[in-house]
Amino acid sequence: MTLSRVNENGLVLLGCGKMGSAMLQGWLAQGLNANSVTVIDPHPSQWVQGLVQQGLHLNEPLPTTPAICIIAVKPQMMGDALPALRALGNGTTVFLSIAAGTSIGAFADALGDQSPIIRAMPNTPAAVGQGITALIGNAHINDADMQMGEALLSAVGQTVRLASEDQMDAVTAVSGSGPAYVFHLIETLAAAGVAQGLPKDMALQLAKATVAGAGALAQAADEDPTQLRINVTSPNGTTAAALEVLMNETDGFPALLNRAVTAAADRSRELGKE
Ligand SMILES: NC(=O)c1ccc[n+]([C@@H]2O[C@H](COP(=O)([O-])OP(=O)(O)OC[C@H]3O[C@@H](n4cnc5c(N)ncnc54)[C@H](OP(=O)(O)O)[C@@H]3O)[C@@H](O)[C@H]2O)c1
Ligand code: PRO
Repeated sequence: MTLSRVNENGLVLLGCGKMGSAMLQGWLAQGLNANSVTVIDPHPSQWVQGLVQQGLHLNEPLPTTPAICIIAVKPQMMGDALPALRALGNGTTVFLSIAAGTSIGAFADALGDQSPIIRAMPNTPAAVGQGITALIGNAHINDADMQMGEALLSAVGQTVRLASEDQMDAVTAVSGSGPAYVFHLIETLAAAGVAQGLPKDMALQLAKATVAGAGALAQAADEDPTQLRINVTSPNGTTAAALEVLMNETDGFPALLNRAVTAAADRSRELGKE
């Protein structure tokens, strides 16, 4: 990937918690120079503090015109955090926010209405290079800016471009929050295995490997997930017995997941108004 503009002009990372760290780890592995990075975070982790030895700038004054400034603080912290970035607004520095809910319009209000701004929604599998990020830019983002944002995000997984910012609430509810649903599936599948008499460690190993393997197969196979499900299901067999419960129209997976995703999308819309 092309990181030359970022290496030459610098990257500012505001907020280096779970998502900020996951992405920074991926970028450094892909050739971003630590001495091109300025991290602003009031309580940096041991890992980030360790990167100072490699030249990373931690809580130092901002460079004058960094190529890109990544905003990775909680939506509720924006009011406190954004004033520190105002000097970079209305110029060539691209702002890239990964915050749930906060709109491009809110960033333009805080940073300057001529600022190039990308809004993105990654997810935590970025920590192992298997994330997926949806992104969209405002009218001040040119092709080169978008390619730079996309190059950074594709260092930690797949990327998709959105046609409209409205889609971001649904993306947040499906892939942003989605890893938590899958981790809960692992937890509950393992617990159900324990209830059927398996030792806890073995049940967790079986559940993790099943979810990881099914995910890998869903990505690699030519068949769609419906066909892959059918491939597991012998007529009148064990899977059919389980799917009769899970695919129940009133209280099965479809109704349950639809309610969960709707709640997440609604919360994303609310965060945009807070
Ligand atoms: N986690 C996810 O799965 C995920 C996925 C997609 C998008 N996001 C978005 O990513 C953003 C960060 O989420 P996260 O889960 O990484 O949260 P997090 O772990 O809490 O990270 C946020 C970091 O920002 C720091 N911070 C607080 N105030 C700051 C300020 N004024 N200036 C600079 N840094 C400040 C926090 O420090 P303290 O801890 O000391 O307050 C923390 O280290 C959120 O907007 C969230 O919507 C998260
Ligand atoms: N984590 C953030 C939240 O729970 C945004 C998507 C995943 O709000």
